[in-house]
Amino acid sequence: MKNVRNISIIAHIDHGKTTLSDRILEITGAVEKRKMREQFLDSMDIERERGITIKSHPLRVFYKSKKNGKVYEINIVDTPGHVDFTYEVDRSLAAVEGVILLVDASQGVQAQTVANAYKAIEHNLEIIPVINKIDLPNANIPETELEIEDLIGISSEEILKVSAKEGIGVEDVLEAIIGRVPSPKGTENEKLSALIFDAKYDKYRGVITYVRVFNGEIKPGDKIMTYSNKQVYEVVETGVFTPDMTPIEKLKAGDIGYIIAGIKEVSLAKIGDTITNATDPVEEPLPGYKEIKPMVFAGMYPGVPEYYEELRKALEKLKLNDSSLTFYPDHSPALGFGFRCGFLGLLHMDVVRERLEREFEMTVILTAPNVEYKVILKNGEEVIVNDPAKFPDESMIQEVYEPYVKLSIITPPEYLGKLMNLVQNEKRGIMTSTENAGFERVVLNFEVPLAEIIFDFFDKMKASSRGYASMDYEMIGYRKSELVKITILVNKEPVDALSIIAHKNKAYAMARKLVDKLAELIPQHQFEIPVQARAGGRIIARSTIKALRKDVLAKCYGGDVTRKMKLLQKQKEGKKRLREIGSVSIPQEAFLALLKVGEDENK
Ligand SMILES: Nc1nc2c(ncn2[C@@H]2O[C@H](COP(=O)(O)OP(=O)(O)OP(=O)(O)O)[C@@H](O)[C@H]2O)c(=O)[nH]1
Repeated sequence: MKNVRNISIIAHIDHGKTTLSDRILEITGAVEKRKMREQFLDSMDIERERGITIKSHPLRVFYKSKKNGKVYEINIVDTPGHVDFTYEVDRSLAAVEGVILLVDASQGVQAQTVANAYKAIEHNLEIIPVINKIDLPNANIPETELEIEDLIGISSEEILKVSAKEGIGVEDVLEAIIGRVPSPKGTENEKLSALIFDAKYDKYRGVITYVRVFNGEIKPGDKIMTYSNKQVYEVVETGVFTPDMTPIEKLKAGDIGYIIAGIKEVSLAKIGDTITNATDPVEEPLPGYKEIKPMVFAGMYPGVPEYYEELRKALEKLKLNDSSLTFYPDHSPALGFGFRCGFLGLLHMDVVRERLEREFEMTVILTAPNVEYKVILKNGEEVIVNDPAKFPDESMIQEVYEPYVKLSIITPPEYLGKLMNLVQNEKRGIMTSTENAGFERVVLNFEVPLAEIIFDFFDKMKASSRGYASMDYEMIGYRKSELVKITILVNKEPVDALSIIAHKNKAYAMARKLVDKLAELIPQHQFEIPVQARAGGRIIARSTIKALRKDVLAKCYGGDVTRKMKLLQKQKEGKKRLREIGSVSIPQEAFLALLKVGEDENK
């Protein structure tokens, strides 16, 4: 095991992780240059198009050290690049002994560089700092060095400088991995314990579990057990990533590879869980396992009621490969039968929606996303509410709690004022501390309600800092808050799917914007339609949609019949996309009006 090294590459988004991994594959001869793209990145289209890593792509390469002539096995575990998936970064780091901390020379240290570096420190990992993109004309190596020194207290001689794109300095990175990262501990003689750091569903083979073996060994035929839920399986195949999945006889302590064991869906192979031997299990699982909880919720409805079953099947299929997606059947008087879905964040929600469209050809109505509230009722009962429509009546409520996050923003000092204004005055945040981070950089730490940052915060932060600031956040728990439910009435009828929860101080402004936006989005009818917002039993805002004067058919007066028929047919089709609420047709986009209110503010 002396000749094995397990590492992960951590970086802020776009600092070059994938490019560096590609280059390492090339140098070690694992993949021919020509074939690289399609071979290595066999990931979802969405990942590639958006340039974000969601699932990990582990690699195993062999490299012959120029220093001692020995051949080393290096396993590289990739990490997701978006805050929605930070838990998975944690699990990847738990699988390795060292990290490459990659920093873009033209961007310097960014929020996720800091967050990831701290995570690596927490996991007690050897950190190899690497400055990337030194070929860029605007690369600023000395400043970036200072920032890194400041961040992890490492001297500049230990910082490598590379261009992953041009292949400059990449061998030095491999030598540094061999020289500085410790080889894995653990032994084959102890009981099996392996950490699940990712899992993928394959149509033909079931769940493929990505593991790091800490102790013992595992081979086809073994009976294994997943620790958290005590499920037992028989191993069918064990293998490694070369980067293609390649079967090998067994995985042993220190190895990173995959296991296929007839597991039916990924929610059974939980990320962070321990795999052990079913007949001779370990007493204690590997540390740090957490159930992943969704943070953002929204209603999802089939555009047409007949598609309910199809939508259920599609969601079930997606769940096979996405354990962090949750859903349960729900009914809305306004939108009919559908589902209440839970997501890790807005990006995750978007990915799910897009996959439903692409892979299942389903267009769905999604209601505005919201967080999960804790409500203490006057009778002492505690209820968890993730659907504003089901928020208890104000007269029954004693106290309401909402989730808070610790938000860190890194910015050049000139944008400090604007950013503080944004978080404190617009987003109900409280600043807890500021720190200098190397050269011309300030870290601002806040405590902010999660609900305030899920919609449009990222764009606003970018707009307030000309794109220079970057952010990271993590949940810190629930805080008491003054929240009210706003109910929207269209033509005097409450439309449950348009309800929102707002902070007391923002309720009026929010209600105003919402009714105005809805009045714009709902088409005129033959009669006047009031759009009202109600909170605490009172109407707090109103907008009116004027009556339509002309009859559609009037235009065709005297015209031929087929033209009239065509027009009626068209109207009928158009209506499919509208929801009838009482006597009013509401277009699908109105259900996302709240998001639109946010977008408009950005303009
Ligand atoms: N000029 C230059 N560009 C680079 C270099 N390394 C990466 N890039 C470019 O930077 C961009 C982002 O690189 P990726 O490798 O996709 O970044 P990543 O860190 O994997 O991104 P995420 O997976 O989204 O976190 C791409 O357009 C690369 O071509 C480099 O050394 N020099």
